[in-house]
Amino acid sequence: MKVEELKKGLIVSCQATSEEPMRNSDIMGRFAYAAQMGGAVGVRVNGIADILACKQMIHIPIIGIVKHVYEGYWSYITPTLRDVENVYETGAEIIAVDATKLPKPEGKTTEELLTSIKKEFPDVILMADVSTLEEGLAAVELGCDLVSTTLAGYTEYTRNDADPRIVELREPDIKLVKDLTERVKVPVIAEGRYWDDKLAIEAFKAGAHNVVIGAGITRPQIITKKIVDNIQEYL
Ligand SMILES: CC(=O)N[C@H](C=O)[C@@H](O)[C@H](O)[C@H](O)COP(=O)(O)O
Repeated sequence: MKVEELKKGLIVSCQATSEEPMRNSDIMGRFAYAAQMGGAVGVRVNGIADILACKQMIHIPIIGIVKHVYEGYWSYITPTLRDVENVYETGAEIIAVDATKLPKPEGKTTEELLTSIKKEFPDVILMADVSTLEEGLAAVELGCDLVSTTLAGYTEYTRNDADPRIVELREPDIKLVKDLTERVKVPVIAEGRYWDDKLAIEAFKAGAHNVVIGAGITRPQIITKKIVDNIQEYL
């Protein structure tokens, strides 16, 4: 696949951690199938087994990641060359990696990781998960094909009052989408705390090429809790 072939539109993130009720590769495959049926242009999937299960069910592109925590390091989204290789072997069309400025396992810098990925896997479509404009600009400079706001609001320097734009962590960072689209030529993906069509529309108005929705579609316990919380005062 070529990056130009990624259609504009909705991408559904189909992920569940080991504590979640939907934790099952077959269920992730079925979420992906439902996403495709509903008109999504891609899915985002974590872990080799889940990616392979989704591959069986759909023909739209898969953004593959592995969430891998290494002791002493914050970066956990496909943070090493080995992790990239594992995702690459699944045939996922796009691979997303942590492209924040934070150090990577084995003492690598972000620049070293991104450069080595492009060297070892020249045909990979590489998506940079970032938390700030500076990180996005640096990632594109290093050859990333797509840039996503995935980690905005999650790194320690975007979580606190140092960034007054993020008033409340449950809001998506639409300003970052706008800033990135004004500065980079690659497609910008809006991801992180987009719950519904209203928020997605805001991101497209800001110039996003795609919006990724995860919890709002594939984490039913969170959707249920949100509704339960909102109706409390009327009970
Ligand atoms: C921060 C982090 O680790 N984000 C992860 C990235 O793959 C996923 O847990 C999110 O569900 C995904 O980004 C979609 O976001 P949301 O579920 O908010 O729509």
